[in-house]
Amino acid sequence: MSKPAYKRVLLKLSGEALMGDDPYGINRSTIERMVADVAEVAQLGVELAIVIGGGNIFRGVAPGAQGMDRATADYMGMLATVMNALALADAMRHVGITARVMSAIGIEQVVEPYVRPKALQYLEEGKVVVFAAGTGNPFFTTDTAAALRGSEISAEIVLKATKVDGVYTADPKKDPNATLFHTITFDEAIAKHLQVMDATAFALCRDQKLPIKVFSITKPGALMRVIMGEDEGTLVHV
Ligand SMILES: Nc1ncnc2c1ncn2[C@@H]1O[C@H](COP(=O)(O)OP(=O)(O)O)[C@@H](O)[C@H]1O
Ligand SMILES: O=c1ccn([C@@H]2O[C@H](COP(=O)(O)OP(=O)(O)O)[C@@H](O)[C@H]2O)c(=O)[nH]1
Repeated sequence: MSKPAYKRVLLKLSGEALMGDDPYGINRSTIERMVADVAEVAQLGVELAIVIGGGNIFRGVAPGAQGMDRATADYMGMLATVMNALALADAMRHVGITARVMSAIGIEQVVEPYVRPKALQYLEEGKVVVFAAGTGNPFFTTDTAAALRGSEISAEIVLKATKVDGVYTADPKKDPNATLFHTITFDEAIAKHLQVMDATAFALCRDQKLPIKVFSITKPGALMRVIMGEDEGTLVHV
């Protein structure tokens, strides 16, 4: 059997991907399917760190957050990612994977704080590390948290698992004529204002020479193909 293309990866899971077809929240069968995909990769011996988003929960409370102070709303968003991280780690435990959740904001009774050497130790021990609470700062996104943590743990690549199957010339949900890029440079993605990831995340990965692979989380087997270095999604590179 061929070998995985990577030894250590940072997987960014969009919070909204956890909703499945529900309007918000966590869809049980969706999270179980995702965890099954993750388990397959972990069983190959690939060191796996995950940054989870919060859009699925925050979307549910967003109407009440209207007119709210931006920083306060962002802290609510970060807390939403903590809930997702706990759900994800619990679902992993059910299939026999040891996961550790580390939070960027202090919430010690619930999850341990992010301590970089500790995260590296867990990865070396073969545990899956779930980074919660994004970067710990308002005005950032979990995509930027993925770029930051990916750089900190010296991941070989950031795998952005999302609702679309790659980077398009325009948002494929809005423009039916949008076409898929096989590869694209960071500078091109930033210059073209492609919204699939925010410019802060792109710029951080560019400066750290950390490539990103954008692929679909709903497409069966896509994560495994990405891990095996097969043709899947879009590679964003320097
Ligand atoms: N040029 C583009 N190529 C691909 N997707 C794009 C592009 N522009 C905007 N998008 C949108 O970006 C989304 C992916 O971002 P993601 O972070 O997973 O979603 P969100 O954070 O909004 O939950 C897709 O749902 C897609 O509709
Ligand atoms: O470093 C961070 C990461 C996240 N957030 C907040 O948490 C929310 C959820 O994260 P995100 O939208 O990136 O999740 P996803 O779209 O992947 O579900 C964001 O809208 C922000 O309000 C933040 O303030 N700082």
